[in-house]
Amino acid sequence: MTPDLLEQGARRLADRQARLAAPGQTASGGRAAGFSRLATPGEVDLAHGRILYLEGVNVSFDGFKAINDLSLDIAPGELRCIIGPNGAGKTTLMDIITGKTRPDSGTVYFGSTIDLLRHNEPGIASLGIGRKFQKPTVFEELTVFENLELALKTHKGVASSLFFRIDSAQSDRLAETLHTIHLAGSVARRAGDLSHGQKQWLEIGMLLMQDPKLLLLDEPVAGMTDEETARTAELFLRLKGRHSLMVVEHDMGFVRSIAQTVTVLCEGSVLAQGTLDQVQADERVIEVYLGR
Ligand SMILES: Nc1ncnc2c1ncn2[C@@H]1O[C@H](COP(=O)(O)OP(=O)(O)OP(=O)(O)O)[C@@H](O)[C@H]1O
Repeated sequence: MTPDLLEQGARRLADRQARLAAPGQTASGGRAAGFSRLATPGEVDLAHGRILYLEGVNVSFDGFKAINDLSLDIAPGELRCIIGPNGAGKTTLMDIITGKTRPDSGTVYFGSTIDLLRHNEPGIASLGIGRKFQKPTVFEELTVFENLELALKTHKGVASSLFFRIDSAQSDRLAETLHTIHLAGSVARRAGDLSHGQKQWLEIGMLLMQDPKLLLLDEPVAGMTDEETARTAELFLRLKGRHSLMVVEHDMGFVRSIAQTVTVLCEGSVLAQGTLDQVQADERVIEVYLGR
């Protein structure tokens, strides 16, 4: 795609945003359109108000219980923070959701109808669950634009990528994503020349090109400057609502700036849940953090 097309995409996006700015209008056709909508095969069924649902999940490694009767659910559009001491099971929880680790027992559902334990890792990714690991893994030799374009192609599959051409809806999404991840002014920059924070945003952008319903983010602000951390908080707050986010983070300042509900994991189970102030005042939470 050429910069011309990108500009056209940006213009279409601005037009669309102006149209949606009218009171009562939303991209889905307004509130009334939500009624009498039929479930479509392949869509996540959110009728029960949960995009992710785990119940009674157990995982042992050589007899050691890393996840212990864990139950947890996340609402559509929610931004959930997961905190907990080292070894609490936070990464293992993400590994279970993405199909990297199989639990010994328990239930893991995406929406009301998709049993994630029946799907493998690539299958789960294609259902709309994107994961960002701690270390950025962008293609350093490619430009910001090429990285995002590649993410679109990869999403389409190897065979179709041979004949891949970006259509206007995709160019709109690319322009919108560049704006969302604060990299609209760096389209032609080599990804390897970006700062650590910008690389993290680019990788989040690559996930967004695949239009995930649920995003899992593992320590997204580790190694970022204070300014990058603040801009990442802004980015996540913009993403919530349209996407559901599960953020594992040790940086409590960052958690405070984005959190609605915070879940505290300890020894593979939920120890406490509530606002950050509520969990920080919880004696059991204080004990596990200060007891180390
Ligand atoms: N593949 C594995 N084999 C053996 N033990 C494992 C394996 N993966 C995780 N564990 C153990 O399970 C427990 C939970 O680990 P996990 O990485 O999920 O914790 P965490 O909360 O993400 O910790 P951290 O904050 O340090 O990243 C730890 O005691 C860890 O050593």
